[in-house]
Amino acid sequence: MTTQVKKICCLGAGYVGGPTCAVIAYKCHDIDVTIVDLNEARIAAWNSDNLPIYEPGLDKIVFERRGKNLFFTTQVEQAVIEADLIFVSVNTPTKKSGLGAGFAADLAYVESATRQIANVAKSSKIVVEKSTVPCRTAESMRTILEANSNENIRFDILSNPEFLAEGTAINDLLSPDRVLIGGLQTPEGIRAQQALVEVYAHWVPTDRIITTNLWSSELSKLAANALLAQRISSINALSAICEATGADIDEVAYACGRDTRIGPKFLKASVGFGGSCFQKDILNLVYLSEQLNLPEVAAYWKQVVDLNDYQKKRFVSRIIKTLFNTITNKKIAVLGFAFKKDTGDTRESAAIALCKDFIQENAKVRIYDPKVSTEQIFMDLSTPGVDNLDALKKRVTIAKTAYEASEDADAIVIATEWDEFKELDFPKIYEKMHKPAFIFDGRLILDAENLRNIGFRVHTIGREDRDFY
Ligand SMILES: NC(=O)C1=CN([C@@H]2O[C@H](COP(=O)(O)OP(=O)(O)OC[C@H]3O[C@@H](n4cnc5c(N)ncnc54)[C@H](O)[C@@H]3O)[C@@H](O)[C@H]2O)C=CC1
Ligand SMILES: O=C(O)[C@H]1O[C@H](OP(=O)(O)OP(=O)(O)OC[C@H]2O[C@@H](n3ccc(=O)[nH]c3=O)[C@H](O)[C@@H]2O)[C@H](O)[C@@H](O)[C@@H]1O
Repeated sequence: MTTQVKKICCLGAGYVGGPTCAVIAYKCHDIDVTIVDLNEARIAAWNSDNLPIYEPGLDKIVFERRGKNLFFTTQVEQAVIEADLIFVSVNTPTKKSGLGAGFAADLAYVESATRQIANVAKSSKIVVEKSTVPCRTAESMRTILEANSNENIRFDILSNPEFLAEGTAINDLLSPDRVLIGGLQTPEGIRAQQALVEVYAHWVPTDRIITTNLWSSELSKLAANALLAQRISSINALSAICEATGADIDEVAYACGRDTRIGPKFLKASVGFGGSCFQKDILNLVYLSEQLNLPEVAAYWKQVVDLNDYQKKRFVSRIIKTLFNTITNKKIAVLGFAFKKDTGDTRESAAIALCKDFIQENAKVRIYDPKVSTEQIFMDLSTPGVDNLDALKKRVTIAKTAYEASEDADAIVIATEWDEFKELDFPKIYEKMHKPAFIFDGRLILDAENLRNIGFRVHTIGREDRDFY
C-alpha cells in the first residue's frame, strides 16, 4: 500500500524551497505544507506582503494559500515532528576552503539539516533531497538517518532535484517538462517514491514524472545544468569568431537552432552565464570526475566555466579598447545587475565581474537595475573581509532609472536583458551623454541600426565592430 502524504515540511525557504513548496500547497489543498528556515528575517518576509524573493506569479500563489495549507516558520523542530515527508532544500555552495575548495559542494548545510531531522523525528519520514548535491549524497544522508532509526522509525531517502529557472519559476513548477524522482529500488524505496509521485500527480501528467534509481537522479541534475551551460559557452565561443569575421551570432544561432536535433533554446550569446548554480554544479562535476580518476572528463567540463570567464574578460577588453584604451574616470552606465531578467538575484551575475573590472580600471560606474537593491550591489562589489565601502562609494553610484544612470555617461553597458531596456527613449539618452556616445550590448537586445541612426556608436556581442575611429 502507498503511504499517503498529508503533511510536508521543507527545510530551507530560499529560491527553491519557497516557490516549490508554495506551488505544492497551491495544487494540493489536502496537504499541509510548512516551510521552515533558520533565517528569521527571511521567514518574516515570507509572512509579510513583501516576499523575500521576486518571482513573477509567486505573490498570487503565496497569498492565496498562506495561513490555509501553507505556513512559514522558524519552528523547525515542530514542523519536522509533524511531517510525513520532508524536503531538504538548503544551500549547497562551492566549498571555500579545505578539501576540494573552489570545486566541491559544501554539504555542511545538508548534513546539519539531516542531523536535525534525525534528532527530533519521532515517527517514520520520507526525506527528500531537493538541494543539488554530488552523486551519492543520499547515501551519506541515509547513513546518518539510519544510525538514528529503530524498529519504530524508518527513514526513506529520495532524490527529487529541482529544474526550475529563476524568473520563470512559477511557470516551470506549474508545467514542468519533467519531474525526476530517484529512490532505492527496494520495496520500501519504491513505495516512498510512489508517495511522492502521487503528490506531483495532483497537477503533473504522470508521463512527465520520471522515476529512476537514486544515483541516476542525483547525476541527472548536475548533467542537465552542465549541458545547458555548455550550450551557452559553445554559442559564446562562436560569438568571438563572429566578431572577428563579420558573421552575426544571432543569425548563426537561428540557422543552427532550426535543426531539430539542435533546437533553438539556450543559444542566446551573452556576456556570460551567471546564477547560483551553473558554475557551482559544473565545478562539482569537475571535482567528481577528478575523484573518479577521469582527468580528461574533468578538463572537458572545466572548459565550459573557463570559456565563460573568458567571455566576460573579452567583453571588458573590447570596451576598454573601444574607449581609446582607457576608462580612467570615464563614466560607465551599467544597465542591469541581476544575473538575468525577471529576478532580483545577483549570485554570480556577469555584471559583478564587469563592474569589478571597471572599478579596477578606475572608471566611475553608475548602476541601474529595476529589482536589485543598493545594499545588495555594494555587498556584491565589496571584497569580503576588507572594509572598502567608502572607497567603493567614490567609484560606484546607484541610479533609480536607466535615464539617471546614463546622464553624462561616456558609455552604456547592457549587462542584463531586462525588457524595459528595449523600450528606452534613446534619443533622449543620447542627448545627455558625452560624445561620442557608446553602447555596448552584452545581451543582443537593442536595435543597433536604429541606435546608429541616432548617433550612438554601437558594439554588440557576437557582431563585428562596424565603426572605425
Ligand atoms: N536557485 C535556483 O534557481 C535553484 C537552486 N537549486 C538548488 O537548490 C538548493 C537551494 O538553493 P536556493 O534555494 O537557491 O538557496 P538559498 O540560499 O536561497 O536558500 C537556502 C535556505 O536554506 C536555509 N537553511 C540552511 N540550513 C538550514 C537548516 N538546517 N534548516 C532550515 N533552513 C536552512 C538558509 O537559511 C537559506 O534561506 C541548492 O542546492 C541549489 O543548488 C536547484 C534548482 C534551482
Ligand atoms: O539549478 C539551477 O539553479 C537552475 O539553473 C538554471 O536556471 P537559472 O540559473 O535560474 O537561469 P537560466 O535561465 O538557466 O540562466 C542562467 C544564465 O545563463 C544565461 N543564458 C541563458 C540562456 C541563453 O541562451 N544564454 C544565456 O546567456 C542567463 O542570462 C543567465 O545568466 C537552469 O536553467 C535550471 O533548469 C536549473 O534548475
